[in-house]
Amino acid sequence: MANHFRSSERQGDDRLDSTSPQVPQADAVQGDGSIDPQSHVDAIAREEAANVRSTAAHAAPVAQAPADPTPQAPAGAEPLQPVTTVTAHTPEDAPQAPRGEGLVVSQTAGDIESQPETKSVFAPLQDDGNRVVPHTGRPTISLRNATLIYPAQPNKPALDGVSLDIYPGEFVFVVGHSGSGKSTLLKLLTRELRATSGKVIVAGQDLTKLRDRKVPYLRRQIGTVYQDFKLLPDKTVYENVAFALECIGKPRAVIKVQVPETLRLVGLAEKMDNYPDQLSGGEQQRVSVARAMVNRPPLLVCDEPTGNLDPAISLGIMRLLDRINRTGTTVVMATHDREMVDSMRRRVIALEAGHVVRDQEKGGYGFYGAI
Ligand SMILES: Nc1ncnc2c1ncn2[C@@H]1O[C@H](COP(=O)(O)OP(=O)(O)OP(=O)(O)O)[C@@H](O)[C@H]1O
Repeated sequence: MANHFRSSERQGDDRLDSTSPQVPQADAVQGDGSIDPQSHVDAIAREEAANVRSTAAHAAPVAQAPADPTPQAPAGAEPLQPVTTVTAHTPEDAPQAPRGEGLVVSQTAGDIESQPETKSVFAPLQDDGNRVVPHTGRPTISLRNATLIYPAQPNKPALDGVSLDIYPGEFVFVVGHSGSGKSTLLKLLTRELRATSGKVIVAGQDLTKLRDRKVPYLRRQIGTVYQDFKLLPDKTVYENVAFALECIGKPRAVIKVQVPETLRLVGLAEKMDNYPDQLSGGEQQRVSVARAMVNRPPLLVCDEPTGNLDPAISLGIMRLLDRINRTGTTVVMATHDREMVDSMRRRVIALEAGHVVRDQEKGGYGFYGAI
């Protein structure tokens, strides 16, 4: 895909080598772009297992490898590279990752002690330097001249003629100043909003033509994670996640298997009977990620998922989303989190006043204010 640059945007330290050929670990993606549920669970479990081993080898005694009853990572898989694990006692203690050297884990001691089985979820994120998904086959998302005009602002489109393609297994950051149109773009993908003109195709369906009664079926294909978690306060962790499956009519037997499995993957198996107000912000966001992924959707749409979290906890959430992405789930995330974008070096789409002004593989954040 062509990169779009406008002279108005400063590139800063975004420029980098993007020559390494890449293959995503997307062994759970099926021919039609959907996720095979069992492969998806297996793939995350394999990622977990591979990472437990690498973390244990380099961070003992914080993380001990099991005797190795674990399955081997599949051919072509990308077990995470070992990096230094740092344990911080408060988020303030957490060391900052030096620019350009990837992220250093900064996890509170309390979290590690209370969640011993989940260390692999919080193992270091790093720029592995070679993750670019080939732009071939049918895109998961295709926008063609998509324009959205809010009735309250008829002369100022929130999105103006946006065209882009996002392919299965990509991890895409959407960045830009406040008001540039990021949330509006995400809302077009979930059909919270219908484009005023142009085409918005998600998972093969033209959402500009999709009948309202079919929208719930579309949403089964899309997990959503928001800044404010949106958990149901009177339901336990288990019930919050189970509710997502109940709403789409999953049998109780399936729910009983899938919910604990997903909570284990996000490191909350021990807290499934807690209520949201008994959890930290990071734990609440992990519940919300569990809820988003429990149905193994092929697409995760995240609107500032770390916006309410301190840097140490944000890292855990990003770690989790990165891990989910590596099993084949396409992730599109609007964010103001400069450090994260600069560290992960995934595809970056930058918006300015409703226009795409940059579309860059392995991009950096650029120069946008948070407010
Ligand atoms: N419901 C609405 N009615 C009218 N205008 C709106 C509405 N929602 C958003 N807008 C306008 O549309 C434009 C894009 O808003 P949007 O929320 O998509 O921006 P954003 O990039 O997500 O901002 P932020 O980073 O602050 O979340 C802004 O000018 C905003 O004022």
